[in-house]
Amino acid sequence: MIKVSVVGAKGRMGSYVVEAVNNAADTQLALALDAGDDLTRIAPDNTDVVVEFTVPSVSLNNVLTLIGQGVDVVVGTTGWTDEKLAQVKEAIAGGPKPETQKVFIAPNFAISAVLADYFTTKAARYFESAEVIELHHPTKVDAPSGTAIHTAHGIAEARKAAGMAPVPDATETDGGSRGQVVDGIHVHAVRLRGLNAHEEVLFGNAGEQLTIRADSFDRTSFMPGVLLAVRKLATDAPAGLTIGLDHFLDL
Ligand SMILES: NC(=O)C1=CN([C@@H]2O[C@H](COP(=O)(O)OP(=O)(O)OC[C@H]3O[C@@H](n4cnc5c(N)ncnc54)[C@H](O)[C@@H]3O)[C@@H](O)[C@H]2O)C=CC1
Ligand SMILES: O=C(O)C1=N[C@H](C(=O)O)C[C@H](O)C1
Repeated sequence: MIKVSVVGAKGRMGSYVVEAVNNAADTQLALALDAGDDLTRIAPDNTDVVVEFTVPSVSLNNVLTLIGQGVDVVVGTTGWTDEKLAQVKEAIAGGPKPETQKVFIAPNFAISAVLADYFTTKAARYFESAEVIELHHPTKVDAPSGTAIHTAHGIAEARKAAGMAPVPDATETDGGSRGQVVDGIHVHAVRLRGLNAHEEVLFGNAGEQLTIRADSFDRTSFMPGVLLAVRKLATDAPAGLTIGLDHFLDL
């Protein structure tokens, strides 16, 4: 049995994780903690893997604390920047188990979103124009979504590797309607009651368009990915920091 503790256990995602861990045959719930709880209660003697779904403003501190506790961590919270990731790597190197510590961060655990991202990186070099639209429930605190930022970076990287020019755009006046520019790619965020988590990547050439869309209609869509990550960390995932569920899929 893999002993799993959940941080952010009372949240929308955390409560689904608690249920998924309770229902899986090979996992058992250790501690379910939320805001105000002492994370140092989580330790190797009671926990094999921690799952962290909280809010971007606290996630880094939680992860640093858990590394200090010597437990492996699966993180679904968004808001990660290069600077924050560098702090995680530093903490692993200076932590209690620098050779074996595992931290896994995924912007999205839904297979539809991971595959959409994968197909997007394959398509990116064939199209002159690319824009990302993410659409979410109105209770989401961050915009654009972590997934959309990850997608935009993937598109930019593929375009750079192919030696492509910047996306064409003659806009001279912009009151914010062109979205946030992430690595040269425009990202638009919609917040609408009734939505859960959705993303569309629009690619364009003269006379043609490709749209890649992923829809998570329900939070159950994230649970197989979360459990896969937990199982990988408990077995053969590499030590150190790994980012993206694609690393655990045979793509
Ligand atoms: N990677 C993925 O596949 C997915 C990622 N997310 C991300 O997960 C995060 C959480 O999303 P939701 O569950 O919808 O948010 P939520 O607001 O429903 O839940 C957050 C929970 O964290 C708790 N919390 C706040 N501060 C804390 C602290 N210092 N220590 C422990 N717990 C604390 C809150 O009390 C709350 O229960 C967001 O960043 C969201 O973007 C959401 C869905 C899927
Ligand atoms: O807050 C959410 O709901 C989601 N957050 C993640 C993100 O910001 O990309 C993943 C998914 O889109 C749902």
